[in-house]
Amino acid sequence: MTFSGCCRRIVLCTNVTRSGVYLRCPVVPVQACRVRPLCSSSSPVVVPGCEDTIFALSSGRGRCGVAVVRVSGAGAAGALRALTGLKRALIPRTALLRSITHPTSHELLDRGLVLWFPGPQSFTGEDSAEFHIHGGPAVINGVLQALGSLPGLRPAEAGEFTRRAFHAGKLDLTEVEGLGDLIHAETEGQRRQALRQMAGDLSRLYNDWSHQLTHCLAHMEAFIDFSEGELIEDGVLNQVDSAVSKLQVQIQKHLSDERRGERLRSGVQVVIAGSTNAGKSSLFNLLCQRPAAIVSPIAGTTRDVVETPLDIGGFPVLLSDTAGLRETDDSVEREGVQRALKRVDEADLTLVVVDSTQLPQEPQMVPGFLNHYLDNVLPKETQDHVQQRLLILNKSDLLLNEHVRLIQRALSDAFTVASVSILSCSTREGLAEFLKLLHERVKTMCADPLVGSPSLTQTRHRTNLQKSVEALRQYHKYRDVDLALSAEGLRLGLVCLGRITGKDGLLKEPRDWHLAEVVPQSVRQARLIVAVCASSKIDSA
Ligand SMILES: Nc1nc2c(ncn2[C@@H]2O[C@H](COP(=O)(O)OP(=O)(O)OP(=O)(O)O)[C@@H](O)[C@H]2O)c(=O)[nH]1
Ligand SMILES: [K+]
Ligand SMILES: [Mg+2]
Repeated sequence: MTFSGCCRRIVLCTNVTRSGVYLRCPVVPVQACRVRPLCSSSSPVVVPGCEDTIFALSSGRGRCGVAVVRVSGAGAAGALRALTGLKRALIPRTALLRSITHPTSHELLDRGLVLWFPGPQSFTGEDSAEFHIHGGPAVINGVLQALGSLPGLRPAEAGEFTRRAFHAGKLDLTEVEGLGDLIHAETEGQRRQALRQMAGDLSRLYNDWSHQLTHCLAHMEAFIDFSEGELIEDGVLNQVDSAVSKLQVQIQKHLSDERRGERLRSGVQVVIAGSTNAGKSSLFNLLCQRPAAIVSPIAGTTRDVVETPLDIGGFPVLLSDTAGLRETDDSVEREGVQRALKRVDEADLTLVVVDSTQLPQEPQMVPGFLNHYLDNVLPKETQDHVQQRLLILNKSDLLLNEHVRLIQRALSDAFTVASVSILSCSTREGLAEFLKLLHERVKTMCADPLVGSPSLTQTRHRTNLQKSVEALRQYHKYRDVDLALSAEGLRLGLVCLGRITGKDGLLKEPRDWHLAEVVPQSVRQARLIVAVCASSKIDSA
């Protein structure tokens, strides 16, 4: 925020840099007011609690051609020299082929590539080294033991390298999550979404909203403190009103994505359900291309829920086969039916399988029969949600072609083409059309990671965004009643946004009174900064 003009009237304009808002007073030289970026120094970042030098096998366990052991911390250079005998200056980011030996016994452990990444230009921001060694268990253990024998070095805890990168400001929370998702991505869609999040697309969006809210809060605070002396330009609060409303609309739009980003991240829950012997397990096996579930002519074969992850055209699906739905005296089967109904309740998409040979002979009776069938399978609330179900008329090989045609004609009035599939699990007839329908359906349920603004991918994001919107409502609620409470709504909204990227709780104290790095921590602090800036200006003037 810049205070300019004569001392009687303060013109507000807010300057927000990548590292935060700062307040500039015209009487203080501009240089003195600049915000220094958080990571501007050329020395490695050492965060309190991260003083130890840590090491770990960074590639997966098990025999492999090459394994990567990473070292991070102040002792990384010493460790590199101790194991390789290097005396000359280390060349950054250049692979060197060296013999790797135990630092005390001098026994040769392996011959491999070593790399040196001086901080802060490393993943963790600290001095780091990498040993690219042969991936046998004995070689790996030998190198890990050798590193552990050096003073000040210890094995890293799970996720500690990433935690250090986070503390050093190399990655924010959403980027850390993106990195985790990228490592676990199994489909093309998941990879694209994770890469986008890791590259900071989501944090840029949330940071932009945080900056807008910071502007609003700063204006609001200045208004609270200076409006009485008419030191504030007119219409400041109206500007805040419209900015907050705009922001609310943007966040709400981002939230109403029908969980598409979350689905792409964790997989679309697709459940196969229907009467006993409809061919549910046959369809399940056909989709996962292996005999994962038992198929038999005995009704009530499947009892437990059988699950398998699938990749449907680049989109992740968690497919479940369930017990056939029927009234039964068998307590075990009854439990199976309960579990099946619960799964259908939680499903994103239910594949309702029907045995075509059970359909009424008169084609015009078929739609009524199927509607009744759907009522029995699907929970009441979802019966109208056509997007959440797909009807599959199985065993079409047992029907005459003429009968199939009549059924199709009868269905065309009652059901959309995209909601019914006629197929045979035995002959695979109709499978290609069904897969196309399924792919289309799964695709619309997942976010397209290449198009539009990034999607939120975790419940954590959703919860904090909802709280943020709720807090902005508080702003409007108290706007004409109590400005301090209204401003508190803005501050809360800001805190909730900050929690998503992890900036809240890491907010820094201002380095001097003309400079508030990142976001003011509270209304009090914001007031204080505004007050101090204004007083220093007025005093000097
Ligand atoms: N002719 C024909 N038979 C099929 C087809 N699909 C399944 N079947 C047979 O129908 C019987 C029941 O199949 P399942 O896959 O076990 O049926 P289900 O719905 O899982 O049965 P439950 O688990 O008992 O509820 C088996 O004998 C299958 O071989 C099909 O498309 N055509
Ligand atoms: K069966
Ligand atoms: Mg079955």
